[in-house]
Amino acid sequence: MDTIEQLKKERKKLLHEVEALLTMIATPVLVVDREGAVIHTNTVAENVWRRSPITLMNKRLPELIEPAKLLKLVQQGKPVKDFPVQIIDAAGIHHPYMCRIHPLYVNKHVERAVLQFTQPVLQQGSERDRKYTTRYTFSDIRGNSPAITELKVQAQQVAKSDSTILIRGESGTGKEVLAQAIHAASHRMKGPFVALNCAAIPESLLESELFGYEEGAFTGAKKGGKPGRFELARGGTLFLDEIGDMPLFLQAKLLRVLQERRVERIGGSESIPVDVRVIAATHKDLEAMIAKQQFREDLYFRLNVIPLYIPPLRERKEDLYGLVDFYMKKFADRLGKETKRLSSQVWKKFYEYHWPGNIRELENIIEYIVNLEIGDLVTMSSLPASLRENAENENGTDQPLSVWQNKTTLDPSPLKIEETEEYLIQQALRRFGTSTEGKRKAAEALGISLATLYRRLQRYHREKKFSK
Ligand SMILES: Nc1ncnc2c1ncn2[C@@H]1O[C@H](COP(=O)(O)OP(=O)(O)OP(=O)(O)O)[C@@H](O)[C@H]1O
Repeated sequence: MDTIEQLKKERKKLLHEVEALLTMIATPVLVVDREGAVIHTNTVAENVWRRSPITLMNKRLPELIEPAKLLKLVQQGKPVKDFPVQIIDAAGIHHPYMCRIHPLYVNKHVERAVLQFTQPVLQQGSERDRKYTTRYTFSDIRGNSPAITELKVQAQQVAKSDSTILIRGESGTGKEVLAQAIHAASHRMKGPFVALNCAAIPESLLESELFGYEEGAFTGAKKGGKPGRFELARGGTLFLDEIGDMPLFLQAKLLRVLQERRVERIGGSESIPVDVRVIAATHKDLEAMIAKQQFREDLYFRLNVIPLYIPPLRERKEDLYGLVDFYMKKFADRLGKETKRLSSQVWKKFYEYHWPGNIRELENIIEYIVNLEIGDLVTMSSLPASLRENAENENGTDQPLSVWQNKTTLDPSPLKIEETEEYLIQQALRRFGTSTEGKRKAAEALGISLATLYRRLQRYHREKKFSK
């Protein structure tokens, strides 16, 4: 009895060890019996097949992988290296992989096999993949404001699916950055991220850019034809920027491709299956365009399966401090210069300004400042004229800041860190309220603990700056 218990314990320990080892392997792994039934999997395999471990373990090889010959190879018990297969995920999408079979023998009989899958080398290093890679992940999306935090959580969730996404937001808010981050967090991360700006390409060329063409399709068509962006994005993500600028006749064609998941090159007769996730983006008011019959309503519904909205910078000024700090360090580093401090007046302008160009504008201004400023203090005179003029003409779309309002003269000394903190805390409390729950949310949005928020409030209270 004791020995049986002991054996059971040993077996359990061994199982845990096997599971731990499998999770540490960065490629999909399946352990199968000689009938091809799955016995163990690892997390990467679950992600690639997009199935839970239980579902995977209820399947046999022919349901999960093509060609069926793989099972024969397992049963023959020959070690195999680099056998090309297609992994079939839960949605029926095929992913090319190379399979390595490591047979396991008991008394000279094949009992089981460990199958390891790697991405085909050709695809990994192909020109297409090098050209169409992403630069951004979710960690590159700066900002702790509630709006951005919520957006990131939402986007991370939808990254896992293949549904079409429509990103809305003003120019420069980071629509492409978000689209790239979604791709990089999706199961398509190893596939290409192909972007097409519908506003930047002349109407006459847009169709062939999107769908490609066959040789001789029109005068000037390249020999051998050319694949369109849909084809180039196969196995990956197609980012259609400025979708609101797509002409109506192409909207109809795009709708068809999205419905049928197949494209036909211009001048071609073959219909090519395209396994592509589409993310579209626009700063335009598509609903108003639909009302004016400038945008097809059916395409709108097809695209707007998952709507994501990036608020403009002026609506999340809590993010300004972190963004300035980030870009200051980035450009100082890149240009081999020291980071600069902003005077209180400059901070005031930054918080009051309505940032029509959003983060792109802020990024450009900081680059300008780091380039031109000689001293380490940035004063009003160091700002680009456009910002100074704009700021002077502003009626102020935001509430005036009491911290600065209370001052009769603005002192050009650098804004003290306490003042900036105080401003951010005020803003956050204005937004969430001063109840305990409000304070908790404010602390979370500011990225500080509740205890720190209380300590700061006590300090401001002592200084009679907060009216409570
Ligand atoms: N949250 C963010 N954190 C850091 N940088 C950001 C963020 N959002 C945007 N950026 C930066 O702002 C710039 C503009 O971003 P992006 O091109 O994605 O904007 P967009 O909304 O697609 O603009 P457009 O509509 O004009 O194409 C980029 O240089 C990007 O690095």
